[in-house]
Amino acid sequence: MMQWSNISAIAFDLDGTLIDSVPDLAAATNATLAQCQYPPVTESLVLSWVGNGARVLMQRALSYASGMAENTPELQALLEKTMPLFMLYYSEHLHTHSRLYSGVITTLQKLKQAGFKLAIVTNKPYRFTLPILSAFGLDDVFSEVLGGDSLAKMKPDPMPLQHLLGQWQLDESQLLMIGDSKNDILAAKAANVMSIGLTYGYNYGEDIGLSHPHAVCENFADIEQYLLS
Ligand SMILES: O=C(O)COP(=O)(O)O
Ligand SMILES: [Mg+2]
Repeated sequence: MMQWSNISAIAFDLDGTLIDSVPDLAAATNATLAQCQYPPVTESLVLSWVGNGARVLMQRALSYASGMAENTPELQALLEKTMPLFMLYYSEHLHTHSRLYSGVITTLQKLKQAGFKLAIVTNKPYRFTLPILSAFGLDDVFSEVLGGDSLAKMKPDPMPLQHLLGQWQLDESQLLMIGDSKNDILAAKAANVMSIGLTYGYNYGEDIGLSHPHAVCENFADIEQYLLS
């Protein structure tokens, strides 16, 4: 039975949930576009492209800048050539302009203190995830960290959540996914676990409520009402 009191472990999305990372993702995108002689794009456009990992972000950016459709061989060839530039630039500027959303540290600490097992399940490449967590003082908070390339499939596939269920020997009713994107809610539904959608992050400009999570919160601290009482 799905109820809040059963929850003993929580999987958190990273981008748009714990940290506002779009300023650094936009800088890396624009540095890469500049190398191809394309003009820069706005942060709000980049925001609308985030959610399916670094490669899909650059695929969307290159398609926009070049006018080529995403699935053409020409665009794929350009993507192959430019991805290393994006990865290098971003790896060197992971947290120059990014910031934690308000309430994140305090609420995470309360949840950890209350005994919840906490994990990161992000579509961001794994190699970027640990340094970012560390830069924001979050390295001791999570006992599992899964990146978009940690397993064969990323969200919205249920694989990362199913991996956690197996790793922690949990029943589906014990795990909660919290995120800002429909990919988080779709992954939770496919894994048959509960979910909370946050309204302040990146969801392709769509209302997260349309994905029907079990609850919708406007602030990170608002998740406490379901978990701590
Ligand atoms: O990197 C992305 O595209 C999204 O990352 P997230 O899964 O942490 O929101
Ligand atoms: Mg997100």
